[in-house]
Amino acid sequence: MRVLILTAVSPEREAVLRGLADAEAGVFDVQLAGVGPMQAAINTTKALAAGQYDLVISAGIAGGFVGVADVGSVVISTEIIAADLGAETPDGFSSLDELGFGKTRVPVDAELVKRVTEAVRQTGLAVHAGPILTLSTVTGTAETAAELARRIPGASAEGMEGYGVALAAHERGIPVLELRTISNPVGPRNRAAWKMKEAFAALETASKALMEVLR
Ligand SMILES: O=C(O)c1cccc(C(=O)CC[C@H]2O[C@@H](n3cnc4c(=O)[nH]cnc43)[C@H](O)[C@@H]2O)c1
Repeated sequence: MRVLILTAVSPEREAVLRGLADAEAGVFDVQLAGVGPMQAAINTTKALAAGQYDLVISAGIAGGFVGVADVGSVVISTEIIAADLGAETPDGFSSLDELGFGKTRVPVDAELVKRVTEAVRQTGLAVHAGPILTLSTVTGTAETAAELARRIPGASAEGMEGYGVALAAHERGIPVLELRTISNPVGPRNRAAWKMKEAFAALETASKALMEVLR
């Protein structure tokens, strides 16, 4: 099996590589996607054109929805959703799907979600399986967080790359999964309080679990 893992930034990539240190050679390829859905889609497309892969994983740190995914925990995507792709209307937000222009949701194989979630749970980390949102703008208010949770039932975490990675993989018919470790709650902006160390440590441990389950 050949697995392509994409992270937004180098510290995330390094955490994943530490977790995969004992992986069999040739199974995992960990590359940088860049920050944001568009850069991630471009770089995933390039990587998929250059190599053969059986599975693509978008991995990194993320905001966790309060009451669903705590700081230091892990979220595995059941669906990867472009949460701000659409239009504002007088009646509220309309997604691209509702407008009839395309798809904002990429499905994830349920059996894969189950296997990876169980493997991560075995490490002792708290883990939750649910929809992971992709946003071009990091949520910075309680109002936006509440609106996202209302619009997308089960919303568990938000990052900035998952949908770009997922769409590129989906276009090629390659299964995709998103794995995020939580550095901060989704809500009022307090960048200084992001728990990067905890989130990178969890990313390393969760990557070790990936190695156990994807051989
Ligand atoms: O300080 C900022 O507001 C900021 C803006 C853009 C990127 C960053 C990063 O630190 C890049 C890392 C990566 O982190 C993900 N992330 C983490 N927490 C959240 C969140 O609450 N909402 C959305 N994304 C989040 C994201 O995928 C970035 O690429 C910081």
